[in-house]
Amino acid sequence: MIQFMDVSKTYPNGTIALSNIHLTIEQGEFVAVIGLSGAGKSTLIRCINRIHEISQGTLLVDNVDVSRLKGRHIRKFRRRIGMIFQSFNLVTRTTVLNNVLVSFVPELPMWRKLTGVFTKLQKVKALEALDKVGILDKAFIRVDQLSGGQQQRVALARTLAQSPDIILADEPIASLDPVTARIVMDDFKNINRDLDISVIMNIHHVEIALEYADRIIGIRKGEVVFDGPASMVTQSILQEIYGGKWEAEKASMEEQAAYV
Ligand SMILES: Nc1ncnc2c1ncn2[C@@H]1O[C@H](COP(=O)(O)OP(=O)(O)OP(=O)(O)O)[C@@H](O)[C@H]1O
Repeated sequence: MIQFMDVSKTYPNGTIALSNIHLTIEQGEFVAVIGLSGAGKSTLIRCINRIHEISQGTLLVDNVDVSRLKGRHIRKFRRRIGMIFQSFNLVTRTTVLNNVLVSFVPELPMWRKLTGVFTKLQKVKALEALDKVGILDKAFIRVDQLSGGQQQRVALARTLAQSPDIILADEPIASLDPVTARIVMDDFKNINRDLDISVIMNIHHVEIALEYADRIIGIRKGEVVFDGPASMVTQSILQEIYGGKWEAEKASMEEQAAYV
């Protein structure tokens, strides 16, 4: 369970990115965070695994106060939280399998780190993770020979191999075409449902957010202006989240969808 208790975040330059956030996210939820560019979506997600430090309030993950973690405790804590980025963050000049095996590096003793020797069990786990996202057949192919969608699935497999409780996804489909975006979203949905892994995703595509997520959190200027089931999101709620800019956002999304 993730709990934001009166959490605020002000960046050193004085920008207030989050103001007095109160949220509880139960284990196994699929949450989409939506809002205009600059609303605070990335900041919200990145405070959970402490890429960003909160400035005020308390943030608990399974009753652990995230701000108090130090040293090896923070590294251990981060192992339970997978992170997926828009840009995949893969080593493209090596194989898919090697990229997934990287997730085990923090667990290896020093001699194995230096020699790059992974155990049989780790290799099996990596291959299972690739199977889960439907690209087992690509295991021995170099990453730079894969499409963007396939690369994002490698990133997802790498995260899965670390057996996380939570996956944070920061714009995971932003650089994918609409058809590929749906394939990747299907993977997120399957992982969430079958493995009971919480998914908290920051996403610009409202239509896809409403289709896949169970819960929508709408952020505007650092504040939560909507929090409820995707089925309750109406046009007027979207107006509230996006302000007067909703019509323009909608038009740009429709334009993107027309490329399919
Ligand atoms: N490292 C930083 N230093 C200073 N200000 C920042 C920093 N990162 C983000 N901000 C500011 O904090 C606010 C929230 O940014 P954030 O990236 O969380 O928004 P976002 O909703 O994720 O936007 P986008 O959809 O464009 O990624 C913005 O005003 C942004 O300019």
